[in-house]
Amino acid sequence: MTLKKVNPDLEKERSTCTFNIEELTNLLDTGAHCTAERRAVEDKVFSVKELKDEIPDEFLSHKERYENAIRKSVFLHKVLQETGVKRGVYNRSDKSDFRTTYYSIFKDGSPFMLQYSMFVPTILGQGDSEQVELWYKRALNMEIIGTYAQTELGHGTFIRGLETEAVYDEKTEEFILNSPSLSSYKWWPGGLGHTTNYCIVMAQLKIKGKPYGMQPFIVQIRDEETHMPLPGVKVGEIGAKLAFNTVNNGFLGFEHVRIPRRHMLMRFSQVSKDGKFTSSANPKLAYGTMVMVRVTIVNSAATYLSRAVTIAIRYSAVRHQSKLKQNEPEPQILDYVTQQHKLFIGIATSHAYMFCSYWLWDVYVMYQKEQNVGNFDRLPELHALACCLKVISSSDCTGLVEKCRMSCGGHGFMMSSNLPQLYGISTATCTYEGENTVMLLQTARALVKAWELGSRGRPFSPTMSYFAEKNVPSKWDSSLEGILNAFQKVSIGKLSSSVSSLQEYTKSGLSAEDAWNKASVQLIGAAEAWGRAVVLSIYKSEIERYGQTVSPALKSVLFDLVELYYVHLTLEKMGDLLLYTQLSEKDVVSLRKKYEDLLEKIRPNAIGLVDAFDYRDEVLNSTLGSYDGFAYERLMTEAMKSPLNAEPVNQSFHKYIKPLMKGKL
Ligand SMILES: CCCCCCCCCC/C=C\CCCCCCCC(=O)SCCNC(=O)CCNC(=O)[C@H](O)C(C)(C)COP(=O)(O)OP(=O)(O)OC[C@H]1O[C@@H](n2cnc3c(N)ncnc32)[C@H](O)[C@@H]1OP(=O)(O)O
Ligand SMILES: Cc1cc2nc3c(=O)[nH]c(=O)nc-3n(C[C@H](O)[C@H](O)[C@H](O)COP(=O)(O)OP(=O)(O)OC[C@H]3O[C@@H](n4cnc5c(N)ncnc54)[C@H](O)[C@@H]3O)c2cc1C
Repeated sequence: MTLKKVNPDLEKERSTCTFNIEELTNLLDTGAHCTAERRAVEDKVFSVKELKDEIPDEFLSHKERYENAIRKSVFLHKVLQETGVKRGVYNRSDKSDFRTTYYSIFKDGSPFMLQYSMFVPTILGQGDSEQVELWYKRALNMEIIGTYAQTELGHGTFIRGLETEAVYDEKTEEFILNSPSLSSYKWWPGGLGHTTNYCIVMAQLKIKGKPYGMQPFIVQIRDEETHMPLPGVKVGEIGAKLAFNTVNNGFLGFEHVRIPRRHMLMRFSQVSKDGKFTSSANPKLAYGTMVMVRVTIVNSAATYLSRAVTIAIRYSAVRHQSKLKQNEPEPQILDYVTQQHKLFIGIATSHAYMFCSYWLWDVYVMYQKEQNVGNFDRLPELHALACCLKVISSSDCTGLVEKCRMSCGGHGFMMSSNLPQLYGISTATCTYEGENTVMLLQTARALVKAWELGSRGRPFSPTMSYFAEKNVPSKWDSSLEGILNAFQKVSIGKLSSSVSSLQEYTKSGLSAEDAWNKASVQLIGAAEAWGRAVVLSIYKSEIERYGQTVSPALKSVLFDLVELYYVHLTLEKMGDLLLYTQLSEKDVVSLRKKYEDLLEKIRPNAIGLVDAFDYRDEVLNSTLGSYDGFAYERLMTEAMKSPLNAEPVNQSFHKYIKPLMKGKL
């Protein structure tokens, strides 16, 4: 099929863009040098023919898909090694550490994913210098391939309830790993099924019968030559899932497997040869990898959404359907204001979480530096921020990815659109690295504690400082500052009511735990409200900061999106605002008009805005979202790859349908 260069609809859209797309790309990439570096890596990666799929993955069997993913992971590793990309070292954004490039090669994840995302970072974060020297090098060279094995069949959320034991035997200076029950089997770790030969096992340390809490151990599970499971190791794959089907998530059980003492990662806590336990300065340091991954999820969530919204907006610009005006041709579906309502918030939300993720990453890096000199003061606030922003970014972005899919009508249901797969990998972020409700409850725990300490005169941490302000009613103000203040009032109102309920429930005789459980719906509302106030505040202040350095044309578009985000959220959360602020019906009417005006203002820049995410066709992997906009041609080309289309009549016709038709069954 010969294609014209670009669909005229997209050509027209690109001509209405009011800002410099490259300038926005550089800003989103955290610098022009990051864009250049990323593009150079992409040029290299996408020129490798072995990394292209001849048959779409969805037409392969489970086993073939796994084998194909391993083949590509190995080629990709080689290419990235040649380009000098640091694997296992996170950066401020998915794009600048090449995660997006990496994972675009796999629509459903790579079996090496956990090697890079958790195995190596845990060695770096939890190992002492000697252990880092030994294991990091081996992992980086892929001499060993590992994963992070924490979750068990019986427990994922409740880490203190994990059952896998590591019992110290001082006679042999070894730990004995044991899985005492079926529910203690590790369940879920990526790559564990048939890919990894080592893993970090989180297990309950016991010395002379005394428990010392959960600690990280580096455990060999397969022979380095034959890849056979080692004696006492029971390992396999957990089966088909909603997504991540090429990640090779696995199960793992131990029958008294011995490992050397120095295989416990000992940066924070140590066990001496004679079995003396030295505790870390803060027992939660063993949970450090989770904090780091939660921080990075905020950017991943924004990135998944930016891919989905690029596909949906490009498709909406080339798709014509129905009639707006009787005597005119069918309009582009992007001209329907309801379609703009579904999609433009996706661009704004992606920006909001991207800019927040850069800020959060910087907070994390600052904490890391302080932690290295023994200062853990920032950890409680960082933990609350990481939990809460992980939750609202993953749930908002996943909801909007699904909205993008539905906005493409029937074609969004096609696997070749890549929207179902994007939904799959996005919705997983709501569960992994701490299930979202549980993470909100962790956030609420920190908020309630801060509130109670604050009421006794203790200062609030920076993101909670507005708790100190008196919740006095003031006239509604629809400026950005006014809306931010209103959301802070909602946050104070919800937290204050939750705390009152907790106090009332305990006064009425409930235990602290029962009172907490009874008030928990309120508590997660308070946690979410704090997260909203943080995101509104950081998104606005980051754009104000960048606004001073970018061109006036770009600044204006960036602020259109900030306004859209603010007004959209105000209309969405109207109930809370009516309860806790002076918002009136008249204000709502004028905000609705403002929202409609903003959609109209953003419309000419819609394609420019998604082009600025700068996703090559190979990254989007979508029949609907390609840069040239030839969606129908691509749909047909992909349909022809269905194995059923290889022959005009399938043998099942002769075997079953014909006898049925002839009444000869
Ligand atoms: C080219 C390639 C480029 C390479 C670059 C790498 C790129 C790779 C990219 C890949 C991208 C994405 C891939 C990601 C794949 C990840 C797959 C998923 C992996 C997993 O899911 S691993 C398993 C995760 N599991 C969890 O998250 C479990 C959740 N549960 C918990 O965290 C805890 O159990 C808990 C719910 C927090 C409760 O813990 P606990 O009962 O011990 O604590 P309490 O509630 O009693 O609280 C005590 C006290 O401690 C504080 N606290 C709790 N957690 C932490 C923490 N993590 N840090 C600091 N403090 C913490 C809590 O606040 C309490 O404090 P207080 O007493 O109130 O003062
Ligand atoms: C795609 C994917 C990849 C994964 N990869 C890994 C990996 O590589 N390594 C690894 O170790 N793990 C991995 N996991 C496991 C993951 O971390 C856990 O599934 C997750 O932490 C949730 O725990 P759970 O499954 O035990 O859920 P549960 O805790 O059983 O949650 C079930 C329900 O119970 C509720 N609930 C639980 N506790 C509470 C509470 N205290 N208060 C209120 N409600 C509660 C939850 O809100 C939820 O509604 C992965 C999971 C997925 C889906």
